[in-house]
Amino acid sequence: MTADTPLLSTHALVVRAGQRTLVPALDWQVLPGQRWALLGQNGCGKTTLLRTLAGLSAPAGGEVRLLGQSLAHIRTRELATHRAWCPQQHHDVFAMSVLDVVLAGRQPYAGRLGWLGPDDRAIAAACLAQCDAAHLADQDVRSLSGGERQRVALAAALAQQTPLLLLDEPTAHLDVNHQLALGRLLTTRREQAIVMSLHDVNLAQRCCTHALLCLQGGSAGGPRWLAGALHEVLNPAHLEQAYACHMLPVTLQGQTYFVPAP
Ligand SMILES: Nc1ncnc2c1ncn2[C@@H]1O[C@H](COP(=O)(O)OP(=O)(O)OP(=O)(O)O)[C@@H](O)[C@H]1O
Repeated sequence: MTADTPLLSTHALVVRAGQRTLVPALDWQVLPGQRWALLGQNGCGKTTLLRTLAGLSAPAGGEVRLLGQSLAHIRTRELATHRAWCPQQHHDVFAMSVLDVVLAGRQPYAGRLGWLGPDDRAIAAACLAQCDAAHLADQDVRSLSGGERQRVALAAALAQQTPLLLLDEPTAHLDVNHQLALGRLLTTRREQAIVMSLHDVNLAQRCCTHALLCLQGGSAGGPRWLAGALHEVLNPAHLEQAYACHMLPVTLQGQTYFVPAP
């Protein structure tokens, strides 16, 4: 690996679901410090692509590399020190305190007997505080509201302290104040790269540096993924091609936002 090796890269990556090709052949790179918004209409394949990038689903073709190494050759424990994965849904079956859920994010660093130390507890507590969830530490995770559970899941992903964060709709269930707080928190994590699926184009405008947008009507009528700096990708023409919806740019205090045309 050299200094300019991307943190994450895809090479002619093909992703399929059943008979459908969601990602035809994606060549793409993510560098440290970049924050990518994964955008596109419902069912276009954002979650499936993220799961493939996380190593949870095998590609139908091509390759994903993490720190220059093929995902297929990275062991699970090592993978957990390279990338954190925060899914869209959380299924809590057993009684567990919120703090223990976040401490699970420290397991890749546990000693041979699986024990975690005071440093791990301090990191978990700090991540809970960053996600405005410190007051929930002793609560049974099964009793949390949707937004509280989402913030705890984000804290667990942050506690993993990986160079890459993969977040599937991290603002789902969050009220507007917590959405903005999350956006601000993610922009402070300059040493990490972040790839997150979002439905809110304007949140992407606020907190991302780059976008990967799924356009409809590519070659042979299939999808085409457009990658680049945010200002290159997010414009009314591309958004219409992605969402079949006309969006108007509006500038407020020097920042451009997109609103659906009346
Ligand atoms: N095993 C499967 N067989 C057939 N189709 C599948 C299978 N798994 C997923 N799909 C389809 O693949 C598509 C992509 O799903 P995915 O969850 O990745 O979309 P998404 O872009 O994240 O959507 P949303 O914005 O609604 O969360 C969907 O149309 C889904 O129905």
